[in-house]
Amino acid sequence: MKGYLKLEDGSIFEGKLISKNKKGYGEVVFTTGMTGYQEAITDPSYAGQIVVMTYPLIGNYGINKYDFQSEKPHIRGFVIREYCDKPSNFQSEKSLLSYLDEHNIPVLSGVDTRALTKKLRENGTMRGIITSNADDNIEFDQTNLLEEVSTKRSYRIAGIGPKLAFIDLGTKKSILKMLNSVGFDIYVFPYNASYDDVMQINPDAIFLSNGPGDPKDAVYAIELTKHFIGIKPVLGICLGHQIIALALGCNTVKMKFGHRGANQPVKDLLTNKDYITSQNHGYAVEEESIDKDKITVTHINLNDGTVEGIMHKFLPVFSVQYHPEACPGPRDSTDIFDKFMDIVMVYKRRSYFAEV
Ligand SMILES: NC(=O)CC[C@H](N)C(=O)O
Repeated sequence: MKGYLKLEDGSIFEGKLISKNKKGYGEVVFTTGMTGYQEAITDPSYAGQIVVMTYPLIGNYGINKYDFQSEKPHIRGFVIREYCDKPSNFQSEKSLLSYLDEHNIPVLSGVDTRALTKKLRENGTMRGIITSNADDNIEFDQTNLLEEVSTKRSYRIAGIGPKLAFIDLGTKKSILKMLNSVGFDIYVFPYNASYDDVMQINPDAIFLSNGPGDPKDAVYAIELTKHFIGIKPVLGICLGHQIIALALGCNTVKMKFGHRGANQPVKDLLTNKDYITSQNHGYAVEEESIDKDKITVTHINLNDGTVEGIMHKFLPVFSVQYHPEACPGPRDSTDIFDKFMDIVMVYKRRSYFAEV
C-alpha cells in the first residue's frame, strides 16, 4: 500500500507502507549506523521518535535474541530505503518486519532517505506523521516519556563490588551489563526515585542512564543529582550527562539535527586521543554555560565541536554524551567503566579509613 511521511513544514515523502500498522506520529530523526537497527529500535532513548535509517538496505540480518537493548521497540515509526525480507545470519530468529508488526510499529519503505536526510540536516529535526493519507494532520502525543520507559519497580543486579544506585531513565541493557561486568552491585531505581529511596541502600556511587526527551523534563533526576554531588561519586551517560550538567548549573540546548549513529568522532582532550563513538542524542550541553573554574570540558565532537564530556575539577563527578557501551558501534571507549570503578573504590576506601 502507498504511504507517506509528512513533515511539519508540509513536505511529503512517498513510500510503501509494509507494516500492519499504517499510522504513527513522532519527531523525525535520522541515524547513520550502517548496522545496528535492532539496538536502535529497542533503545528507549528513541521513544517518541520516527527513525530514518540512512543506510539503504535494512533487515538483511534479521532479529536475534542477543542484541535487544530493552524489552520492546520504543520508536514511533521506521523509515527506510529498501527492506530485505530474506534475512541471512546464523543468529537470526525472525524478520525485522515480523518483530515490528508484533509491536505495532509502522514501517514506511521505498523512501528516498538521502533526500529526506538532507532536508532534516538543512531544516533541522521536525515532527512528522507516517500515514496512508497525505491529508492527515500531524498530531503529537504528550505522554511522559520517562514514565513510559523507566522501570516501574526497583530491582538489583548483584555484584561483588561497591553498591551503585542506578537511576533508570530508559536505560539500554548494555550499560547495566558493562557496569556489572566491572563488579558493581547494582540497585536500579525508577526515574522519580527520591533521595530517601536511594539512601535506603546506602550507595557507594550514583549512576544516571541514557533516556528519551528533553533533559530539562527530568526534574526528579536533576534534584536527586544535586543532593549527591560532592557526597558520592556520580557518573552519567547521554541523558545522564545532560542531567549532571543541569544539576551543576549549566544549560542544555536542542541541536539542529543531533548526533545519531555508530560513527561519531570524539576527541578526549585529557589524553589527546580520538575515538569513534556510538551516539544518539538531540540535545547538548551548552559550552558557554559551563563554569570553567569548576568544570572541565573533557571531550568534544570532532564534526561540530559540541561538548561530549565534562568533569568536575574538585569533586568525583563526570559524564559523557556519547555511548561508551557501544551496542551498536565501536568499543573504543569502554574504559570509562573501569575508570568509574577506580574512582568509586578510592572514595570508598577514603571514607572507610576516615571512620576507623
Ligand atoms: N541517548 C540519550 O540518552 C538521549 C538523551 C536526550 N534524550 C537527547 O536526545 O539528547
